[in-house]
This record gives sequence, structure tokens and C-alpha cells, in this order.
Amino acid sequence: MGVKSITTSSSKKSKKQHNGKVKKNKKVKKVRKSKKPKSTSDDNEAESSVKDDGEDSKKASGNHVTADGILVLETKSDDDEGFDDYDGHFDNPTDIPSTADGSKTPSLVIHGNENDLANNDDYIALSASSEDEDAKQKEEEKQKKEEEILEKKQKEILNTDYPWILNHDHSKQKEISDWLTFEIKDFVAYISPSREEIEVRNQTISTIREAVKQLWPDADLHVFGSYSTDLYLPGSDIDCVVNSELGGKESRNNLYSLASHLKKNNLATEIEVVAKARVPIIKFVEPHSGIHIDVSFERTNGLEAAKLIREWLNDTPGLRELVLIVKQFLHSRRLNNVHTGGLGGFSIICLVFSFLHMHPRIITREIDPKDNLGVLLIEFFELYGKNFGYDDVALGSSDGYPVYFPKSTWNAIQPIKNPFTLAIQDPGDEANNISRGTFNIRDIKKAFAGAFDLLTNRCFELHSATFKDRLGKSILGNVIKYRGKARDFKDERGLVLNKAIMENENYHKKRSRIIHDEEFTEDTVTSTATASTTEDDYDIIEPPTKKVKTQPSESEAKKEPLKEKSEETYITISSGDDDDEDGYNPYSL
Ligand SMILES: Nc1ncnc2c1ncn2[C@@H]1O[C@H](COP(=O)(O)OP(=O)(O)OP(=O)(O)O)[C@@H](O)[C@H]1O
Ligand SMILES: [Mg+2]
Repeated sequence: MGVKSITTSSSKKSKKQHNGKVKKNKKVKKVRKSKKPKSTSDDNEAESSVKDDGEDSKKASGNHVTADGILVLETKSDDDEGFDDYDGHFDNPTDIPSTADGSKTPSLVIHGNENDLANNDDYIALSASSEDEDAKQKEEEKQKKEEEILEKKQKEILNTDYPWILNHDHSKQKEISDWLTFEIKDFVAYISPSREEIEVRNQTISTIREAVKQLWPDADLHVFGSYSTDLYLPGSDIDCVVNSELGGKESRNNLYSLASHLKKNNLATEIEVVAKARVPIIKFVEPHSGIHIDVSFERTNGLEAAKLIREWLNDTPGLRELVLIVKQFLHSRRLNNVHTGGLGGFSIICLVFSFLHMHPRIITREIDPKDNLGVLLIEFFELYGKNFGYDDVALGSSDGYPVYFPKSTWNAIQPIKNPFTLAIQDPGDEANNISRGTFNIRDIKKAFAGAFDLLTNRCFELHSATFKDRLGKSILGNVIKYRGKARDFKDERGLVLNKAIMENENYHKKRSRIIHDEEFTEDTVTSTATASTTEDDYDIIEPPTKKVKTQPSESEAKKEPLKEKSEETYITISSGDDDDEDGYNPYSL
């Protein structure tokens, strides 16, 4: 089922606009990264090697470089992070003016077939044979010309910002919304990982894990975040966590020990130790792959979240596509970095998940999300750019499904100093607002609203253009750009195993076995105790606390239409232990 027109009216779940009384954001302190730290006595013990490094260390911030070249950040800013040469400015490839205030957005309805080829003087009359040949020749010439124009335009865009349209021309689509849907799919295919990229990530994780185990035999390294959910862009970092039997690896000294150990083994450059943060981490670049790695310590919440997000992906068609587009959109505007008030990957996932699960036309099965990604993207921008009531509404979940609730009833975030903030309840911890760092919601909202205007204007413009003028044009290119290394369009996630996913599945399987075994032991102990005390009629034995698995609720049953269609291409890869899979299938997404 496809939607054949774009309307602006369907996603007005909350019409409350912010009141405009927004305090100016505090300026974020910039901390200069030490790109080429001086390498000195590598042999020093990590703990003792934390020394002052001249003038830098005298800064009030307390940031300094250790003797073995590790940057220690007492305060942290990541605003120079990024994986390509984005300039942070919005370069509109078509120079279509945006309706700056976003208030007068035209309602967009695509009419009949004015642009059909049949209306473009393509009619060839049947008559005498010489005329036939003439007409045929003319037609061939015309086609040749069109191909030349397309080729020329495609050559031009090689150096521009929307390479996903190369050899993927959808300009002849009757419905503009379908054109945008195809472009979104092409973009996702374009940035999806190749076999080599997955292998490099797998290898990188293995190498770091070995090094961690070498230093701490009681510890292991697990991956969470976008690599373990297949929601990574080509340059995304890998989020890892070190957990240990003895615990305590998050101590300041241990952080330095690991940083130093990785450096000595040539496994880390550009190392930063963020020891004082709420979640202490080490950040570095693995030099062989060039991948940015974040390592946190002694936590399991990210591992839980990874499993949950994979379940969301399985149950929510369109989630992966829209998340990747929104990530890229925010990245190219440098609005994705939580350290500078941006919107992080986890928050983006929650916003899109909530949007899709509460969309009236998806709930009622009126539309198939995969066939309507274009309309949905526009409506996502409309909702969070124009209509969402940031002042009053929080996003949360109930029975595993997203809900809205009043911010005023969320005790954990009281008192609310600035009402114009995004509040998203962590699905794994109801006291945690995962978007509390997103203090720049004003710019994010503005960017979303601008994207809505740009996309709808572009759709209008291309709708009334001739097919000749549409050739080589992009709709999506009006709001996102990609300036990484040239890529092919191969999504090879089905060809090679993503070890982070497999290991996360194994981790959860193992954990549920442990819980089961514990319960079983408790049951056995209890029944033994019961048996041995049967003669003692008055001994009351408390039943063991059971971990109750939630039954699917009524609302879950209603959500059935969001389940992925089974006729999709399905390639399974054996992880060596079939039992350990949680049903995640990259090619069904
Ligand atoms: N504010 C937060 N509170 C609790 N956990 C968080 C928070 N932010 C991130 N996390 C955890 O860290 C993981 C990675 O978060 P992140 O924002 O880096 O998203 P990501 O999917 O890895 O995106 P990206 O590819 O942009 O890095 C999340 O899946 C979540 O488990
Ligand atoms: Mg991440």
C-alpha cells in the first residue's frame, strides 16, 4: 500500500509550540585536543606517568597531557569530532530558499499526471514508413540527448554532496513522494557497510579485547551502541565497555593503566582519559583501522539497550532508514554531539521509534512504512520541528511501547529550570533522562523545521518541472549531504557476521541461563527444604522470587502491523550457536 500524496496534516499529535522564552545557551568551553602528543618514557608506570605538561596543565580546567602522551580531560568538549570534511554550514545544492520562520508552510498535494512523458510532445503518429523512420530517428536522438544530459549531470555530482543518486535516477517517478522514498533507500544502501568494513570493525574489537584481557585476566570487553545495533554511519565510533569479575576497573588509576597499555601496544593514538565524568571513559583512535573507540567501565546498561534496540528494529519497519537519515542530517550540521548540546544517537533512535509507533496511519495500517519513507521523513521533521510540545511533553514507554506523558509528573527531572528542553525516559531506567545533555534543542528544532520547509518546497518545485529538468536532481540532497570517501551501494551486512551483534546475543543468552540456573537452584533448594520439613507442619517457606517475563499486552497485539513482512529477502548467518540469536536479521531491515 502506498501513499500517493503528501499532506502536512497527519502528524499533529501535539500542537503545543514552545513559547519563545528561551534563555540563551551557555557557551561551551572549548578544549583543544593534543593531536600529536609528545611521546616520552613509555616504560613509566601509568599511574606515575600522569605529569604536568608545561603551560597546558596550568589551565584552570585541569586538563593536561601525561608524560606518555595521553590527554587527561577534567572538562570535556568534543566539538571537533567528526569523520569527514563537513564544514558545518548548510550548503543547499539547489539554492531553494527556505521559509525561514517555518510558519507558512504550504499544504502539499500532488495532483494528476501533468508531468507524464505523454504530455511532453512525445506523441509519434503512425503514418507512412519514411515518416516512421524519421520519427524513430528523432526519438532515438532525443533519448541519446537525455542520456548525455544525465551522464553529464552525474559526472558533475561526483564532486558534490549527494553521491547516492549516481546511477540511481528516480526523476521519472510519477509521485514525488515515491521519488524521495527511493532516494532514502539509495542513501541507506550507499552508506551501509561493505564486507571489508564489517571485517575491519570485527578485527578491531578482537584486538582491543585481547589487549584488555592481557592487562586484566578477570576482565572482558563488550560492544554496545551503534555497531551492536547496525545503526552506524561509515565513520561512527565503536562503544565498548570493560566488565570484570573483581570489579573496580573504572578507577582513575585503572583508566590510565589501560590507556597506557593500549598505547604501548600501538593500539591507540589520540588518547583521552575522561576520569572525572559521571561515566568515566577512555577515548582513542585505533591506528590500524582509524576507528574512534570509546571505552567505559563496569556497566551493563548499554548491553541491555543494544538488545532492546535490535528488538525495536525487528518490530519497526522504517526505523533503521529514518534513524540513519536523521543521524546524517544532524551530523552534517554538527548537532549530533551531546557534549555540545546536540542530539545523540540513542535519543534519535527513541524519537524515531516513538514517531513511527504513534503515527496514526501506521497504527491503522493505512500505510506501509517502507513504501512511504519519504512522507514519513517529512512528517518526522514536521512533528519535531514544528508541532511537538517540548515544554510539557516527555517521551517514555509503557509495556515496551512508546507513550507521551506530562513532564510535570516525572519526579526524577524536577525541578525543571528550563521548560523548553527535550525529555526522553531511558527505556532501561525510568529515572534517567537520556536527552538531558541536549541543551541546544532550539537549534535542533529549527533545523528540523527548516528541513520540513526545504523538502516540501523541493517537492513542489520538482513536481512542476519537466522530466528533462528533473534529470540528475536530488530531493534528499536538499537537506543532507555526504562528503566521505566514494562508496559503492553494497549493503553487505548479510554476507559477513557482525561480531558485536553475535557477542551481545551470546551475552544475553548466557545471562538468562545464569538467571534460570539461579532460579532453578533456588527452586531445588526450596523444594528440598519443603520435603525435609514436611514433618514439621508449621514451617512456612517463602517461594523464591521469580523473574516474571512480561506477557504481550493488548497494545502489543495491536501493534502487529509494524512487524516486518516475512517475504523480505532473508539471509541467515550461522553464529555457531543458533540458540544464541535474538532474531535480529540485518536483511529484513
Ligand atoms: N544519556 C544516556 N543515558 C544512558 N545511556 C546512554 C545515554 N546515551 C547513550 N547511552 C548508551 O550508550 C549507547 C550508545 O549511545 P550513542 O548516543 O553513542 O548512540 P549510538 O547508537 O552509538 O550512535 P552513534 O553511532 O552516533 O555513536 C546507547 O545505546 C545507550 O546504551
Ligand atoms: Mg556510539
